[in-house]
Amino acid sequence: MERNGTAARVRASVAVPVRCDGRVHPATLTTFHDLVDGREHLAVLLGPTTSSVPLVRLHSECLTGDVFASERCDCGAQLEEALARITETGGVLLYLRQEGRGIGLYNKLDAYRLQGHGLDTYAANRALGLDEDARDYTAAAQMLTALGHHEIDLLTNNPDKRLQLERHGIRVRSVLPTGVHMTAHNSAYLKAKATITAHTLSTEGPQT
Ligand SMILES: Nc1nc2c(ncn2[C@@H]2O[C@H](COP(=O)(O)OP(=O)(O)OP(=O)(O)O)[C@@H](O)[C@H]2O)c(=O)[nH]1
Ligand SMILES: [Zn+2]
Repeated sequence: MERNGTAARVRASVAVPVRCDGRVHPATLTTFHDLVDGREHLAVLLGPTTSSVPLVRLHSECLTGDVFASERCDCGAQLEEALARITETGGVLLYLRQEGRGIGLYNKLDAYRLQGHGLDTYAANRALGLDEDARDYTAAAQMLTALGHHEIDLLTNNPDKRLQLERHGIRVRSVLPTGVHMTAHNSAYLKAKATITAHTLSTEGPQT
């Protein structure tokens, strides 16, 4: 697949039951050869396979939110929401090893400390000499192509995900917003996403 630089291949798939919305659902975990960044990204295939256009979520790893249910961000709630919606509709969650928007866990925690001194989430990255958002979705496009998905519906509020996927030859039929998962601890973070990086989330409107 030239437009993605290199072609990736499915390495292996394994069936795993996952708990979601209080019930257990069958899922398939798929691994890959030759992903462009050499990271161990994972595809989680869920729900019915009847639709030719799958619902896809690109989820960037967030150890604090995904595993420890940190309320500093919306990642844990978004992960749960995405798994539930994909289970219903049929599609794929790509679990991308892009902790801290690609700067890594330790750097993210350093950025949190700076945010404690008044910097927003993007300024804190810059103050550390790092990109505001270091994520590249080439590997995600490679994974979708290896799975045979050239056209998708994309679950996101982040316009950069659509742009990057389309640049790599994935047709995005529609973009579906995620819910707004606001807590007492993440409102400044969500507002920064909406105002600084044009995430299409309304921090005034209905919240979930
Ligand atoms: N550097 C940094 N990364 C963060 C911070 N809070 C969350 N993250 C990371 O941000 C990533 C999630 O990105 P978000 O900006 O929440 O959302 P998004 O993926 O851009 O957009 P959506 O698809 O709409 O969810 C995960 O990798 C988190 O670890 C922070 O304060 N600093
Ligand atoms: Zn998070």
